[in-house]
Amino acid sequence: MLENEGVFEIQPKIPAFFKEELDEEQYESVIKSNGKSLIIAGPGSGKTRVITYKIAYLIYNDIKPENILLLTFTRAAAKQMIERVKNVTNMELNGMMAGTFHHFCNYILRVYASKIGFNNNFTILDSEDSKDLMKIARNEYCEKLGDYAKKIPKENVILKIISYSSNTLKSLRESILEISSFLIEYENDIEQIWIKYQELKKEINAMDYDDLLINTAMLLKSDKELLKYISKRYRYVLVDEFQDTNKIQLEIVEALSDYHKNLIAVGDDSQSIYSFRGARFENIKDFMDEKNVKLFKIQTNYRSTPEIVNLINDMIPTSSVKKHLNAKRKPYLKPTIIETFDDLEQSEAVIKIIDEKIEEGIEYNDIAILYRSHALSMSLQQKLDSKLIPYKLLSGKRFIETRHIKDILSFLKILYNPYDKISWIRVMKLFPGIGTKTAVRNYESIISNLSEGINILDIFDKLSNKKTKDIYELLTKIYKKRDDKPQNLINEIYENFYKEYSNLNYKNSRSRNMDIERFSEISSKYENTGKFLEDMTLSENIEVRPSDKNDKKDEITLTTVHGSKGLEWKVVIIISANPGDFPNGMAIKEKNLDEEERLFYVAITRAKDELYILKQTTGSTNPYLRNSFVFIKSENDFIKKISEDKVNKMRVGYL
Ligand SMILES: Nc1ncnc2c1ncn2[C@@H]1O[C@H](COP(=O)(O)OP(=O)(O)OP(=O)(O)O)[C@@H](O)[C@H]1O
Repeated sequence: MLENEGVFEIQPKIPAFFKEELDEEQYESVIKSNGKSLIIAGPGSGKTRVITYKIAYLIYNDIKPENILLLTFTRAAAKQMIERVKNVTNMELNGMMAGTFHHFCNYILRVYASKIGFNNNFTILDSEDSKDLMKIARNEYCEKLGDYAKKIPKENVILKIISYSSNTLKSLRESILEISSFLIEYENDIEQIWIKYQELKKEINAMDYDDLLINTAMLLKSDKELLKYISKRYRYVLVDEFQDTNKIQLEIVEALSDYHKNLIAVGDDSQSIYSFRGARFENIKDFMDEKNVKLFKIQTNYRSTPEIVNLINDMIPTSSVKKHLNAKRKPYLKPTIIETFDDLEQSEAVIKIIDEKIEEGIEYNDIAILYRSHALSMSLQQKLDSKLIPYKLLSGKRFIETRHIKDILSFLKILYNPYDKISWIRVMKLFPGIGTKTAVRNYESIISNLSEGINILDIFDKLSNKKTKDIYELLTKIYKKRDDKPQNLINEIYENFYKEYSNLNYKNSRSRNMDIERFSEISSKYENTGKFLEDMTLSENIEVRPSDKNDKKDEITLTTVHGSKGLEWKVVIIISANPGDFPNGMAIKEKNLDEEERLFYVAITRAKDELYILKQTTGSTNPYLRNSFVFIKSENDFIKKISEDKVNKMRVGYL
């Protein structure tokens, strides 16, 4: 197949079933998008279907899978799309690159890290590790500053600022002014600590999540040969959830499509909800304004009832690209707004809805409760507990960031990258009588011995004394097996040490031990520790339920709106839609309501059949803790913006 700047020169091959499977707008976007194209997809309009068919279309037109790059927001989304393409085309997609930006960047850096002063076996720091390392950087900087040091922002605050700066490509000064202006007097301190943090990462051969993006962008920018080589490979670059990309990600995709100039971005500007992480919803608008960009819109909503779609059209965020969704489904029920006095009554009302739905034959799995922040769900959680209603929290701590799993991972990390200071310290401190000081001293001895070329087993032997004997004995045992499958290593660590440690140290050791056993089971799919570590650190969420019990538990989902992105349920219940709760009080104060509108939009668009929105007449979930008066009087009540005819209204409780 000949190609000239993305346009097929001879008649493209289009399988007949494309016309049956796609609506007109979807069909146009699949067939005609090439060169630089932007597909604006309304909620529930079949974004996944369009990307799937676009890839299938490319394959049918003889573009090889290895010449296509698909970047998605989560790993699960990439997997799902690949599976669907396989189903549509009946072909294997060997060699096709599909994953998140972080995955892709990791893939590049594993080959080219040495060009920027790292070894290819660098460790990826997860957010907890980054915090630990930043703490070390901060302590080193603060050492001689006396009392002043106490005032310097803590490690997590510094991390938030520098991460914002990295992702938005804004200067440190600008970043502080935008997200924490009251800290501007510490600009120099933050800068110095940042420099230290960078040095430490180099020393221990580690990169944090942001580095994966920044270093890749830097590589592509600074090495023209490499840029040509890599971008020549990707004849088509497809980006999903384009509204949540940030400046650096935009730079990366522009670079990757530099050679063939086929960049196809799909997204919904109205659903951009990650500005706090540097996402630029303007990426869509800027892209639209570029010359020669083809624009497509898909606006038929297949997910929700016409009554819900009516409400969605009413609530399109103010600063969105113009759009109007068309409903496809049969009429059903209008969304319901329920007013209660306070959050206790709210919980009662939610339980009542749930009971009714279960009575009607709906499963718990089909029900979700959404809120702006986790704290708003606390009293409801208690109520669900007391009524024995099964539920799961979606946006809790990541499995691999729980203490016990991180401990096990740290053992593996030091086997893989012996310079990984954070993991060394973590491992050593698990042993009785070892504190940070001893751990650091041991780490330093190990590193200096390594630099003299001494074999690591001899180093363990040399450093072993009364206090550290147990550590080095265990490390020797597992080091000798370091080329085994990661599962063998995990079992070794668990059986020889961690099981006992867990039993002695955790109240809930039983469930933690089960987690570790599950973790070992997950690792059984891997032959190689390096690959296993990469996948674990880069996966958003790991299903921790044992795979042999393939009983999908029937339980309600509780999640923040952020956690609900891309998901859908038959019944969606949004709680605490009060000014101050949702929209969030801080956003009201800072007059930063655009993103709150988009969050509300994401929330209502998750519902397929029934939508309930609850609010309190007191104006805020907890009327006694907040100055609700200000909020009631404010203009920031989402409910007030909804036209009366679009919803049913109810008041329940003692009103
Ligand atoms: N042409 C079509 N005909 C019938 N059903 C369709 C069509 N296109 C999409 N759908 C269905 O619409 C539903 C929503 O599609 P999808 O999950 O891809 O939405 P989305 O655009 O990713 O939504 P969001 O951005 O809101 O998460 C799916 O169940 C999908 O099968």
